[in-house]
Amino acid sequence: MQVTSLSLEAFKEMDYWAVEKYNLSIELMMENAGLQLARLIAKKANESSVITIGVGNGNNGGGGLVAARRLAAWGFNVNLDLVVPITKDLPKAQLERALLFGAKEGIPETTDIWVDAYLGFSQRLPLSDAFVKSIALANASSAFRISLDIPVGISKDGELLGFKANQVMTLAAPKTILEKLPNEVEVFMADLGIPKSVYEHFNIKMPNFKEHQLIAL
Ligand SMILES: NC(=O)C1=CN([C@@H]2O[C@H](COP(=O)(O)OP(=O)(O)OC[C@H]3O[C@@H](n4cnc5c(N)ncnc54)[C@H](O)[C@@H]3O)[C@@H](O)[C@H]2O)[C@@H](O)CC1
Ligand SMILES: [K+]
Repeated sequence: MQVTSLSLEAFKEMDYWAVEKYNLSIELMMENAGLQLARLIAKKANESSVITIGVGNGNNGGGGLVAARRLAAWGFNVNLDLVVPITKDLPKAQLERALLFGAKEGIPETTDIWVDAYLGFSQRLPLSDAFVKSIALANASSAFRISLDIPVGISKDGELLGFKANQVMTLAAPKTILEKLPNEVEVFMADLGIPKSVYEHFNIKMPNFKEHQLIAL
């Protein structure tokens, strides 16, 4: 029988399989993730919106940095909260590109849309102090809050112990942990470009990405 959502472990396995079997680079999928995230953010924004994207040193941060670059390219005011030094090759390259495109380093005085690309599925709890401090600022602000993939600081039971997301844009497939989120949190799913055969192999129904690449759950 087909399953309707995946555990984070099963999703990592599916992702790994797609990368290996179809020679899909992480960078390619990160571009897809970042573009859909930028589209979701742009829907909430207007010309004068101040956008802050929180970034950690991993591929979740890398996706956020792609979104930052795309939004900056469209003319939005984009700021980067770099909580930790960005040292890994791919996120570092994405950071350099985002800065070249006009994204600015630092948390501005006021933010209208705050994006959590701090940490994704490799996060471990408890969070380090630097993350806790940034997340507290985000939660205390009046900004609309959007998480990439899974909210940073989510408990195994779907409790938002960290970033209090209003929206979550998860990647490629529904995740079981997100079913436990409070009802008021809107969840979207974005196409990473993983083929149908991978979904079939993992016994999960492929979302209707043929029609839309960004789907509200
Ligand atoms: N195919 C893929 O794997 C893709 C993954 N993407 C994104 O990549 C994410 C996973 O990326 P990564 O595995 O690089 O990891 P994350 O970006 O989730 O985390 C980065 C690193 O942070 C560190 N960390 C974990 N817990 C911490 C804590 N409590 N305090 C401080 N540092 C901590 C770990 O060293 C971890 O490797 C996904 O959630 C998704 O958003 C997308 O960018 C596109 C493609
Ligand atoms: K996140």
